[in-house]
Amino acid sequence: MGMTYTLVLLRHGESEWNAKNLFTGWVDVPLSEKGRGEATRGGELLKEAGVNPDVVHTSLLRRAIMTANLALDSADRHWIPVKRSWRLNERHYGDLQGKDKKQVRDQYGDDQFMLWRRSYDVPPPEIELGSEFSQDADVRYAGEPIPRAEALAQVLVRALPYWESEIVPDLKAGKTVLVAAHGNSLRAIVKHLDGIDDATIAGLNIPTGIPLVYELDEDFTPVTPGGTYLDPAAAADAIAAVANQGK
Ligand SMILES: O=C(O)[C@@H](CO)OP(=O)(O)O
Repeated sequence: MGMTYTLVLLRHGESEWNAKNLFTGWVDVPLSEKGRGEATRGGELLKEAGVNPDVVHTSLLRRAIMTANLALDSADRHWIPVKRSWRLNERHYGDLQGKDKKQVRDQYGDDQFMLWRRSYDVPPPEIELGSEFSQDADVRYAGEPIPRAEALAQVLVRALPYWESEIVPDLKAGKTVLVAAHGNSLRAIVKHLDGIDDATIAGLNIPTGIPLVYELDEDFTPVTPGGTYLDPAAAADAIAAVANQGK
């Protein structure tokens, strides 16, 4: 086999709102103590596997930024260059941001809850500008076309230009690229890489803090479809936990 590219996707460790079962989206909540431990462990897994990132891309949210910092510190790769973009942010959860997942499920029913959480193209209701959990006045997004709610389809539309213009060139330069981001922004990248159809992507969940390594061929097709989790047993348990949230 010829040259392959190495991409590592890392969902942030558990956040305080993951622990409380609240819809988070663009709300900038910190990692929980457990989440910080997961991030550190993620870096150890990278080191043990001999996967050494040369550059890291993160969102503008502290749970992804802190996860990258902690993982790279424990991997002894804390010194590598970093690039950040709102285009890697979590899916904007609209008016659901700050709401309890179980309460929303009880109020709207299982079907609507799952459409909002996992359908490809049904966005949640839009957030009201100026409301408590809106980001419209946040200086980090000044001048950017930021959303008021997103379905996964819209995440792909805003994440793919960043993938093409910033991440692909790093991979083509032979760098091992770490992307530290979020459950739904990483689902968008995985959908693109693995060519997952709009219906099937609903069933795909990404666990917190476990590096997912993709070897990509010259055409950026995954050598192993779905990539490889560095701790497959822990990943399987954590995937089931994400799928069952709100129950
Ligand atoms: O609340 C969120 O922003 C996301 C990720 O934590 O949740 P879900 O898995 O329900 O899409």
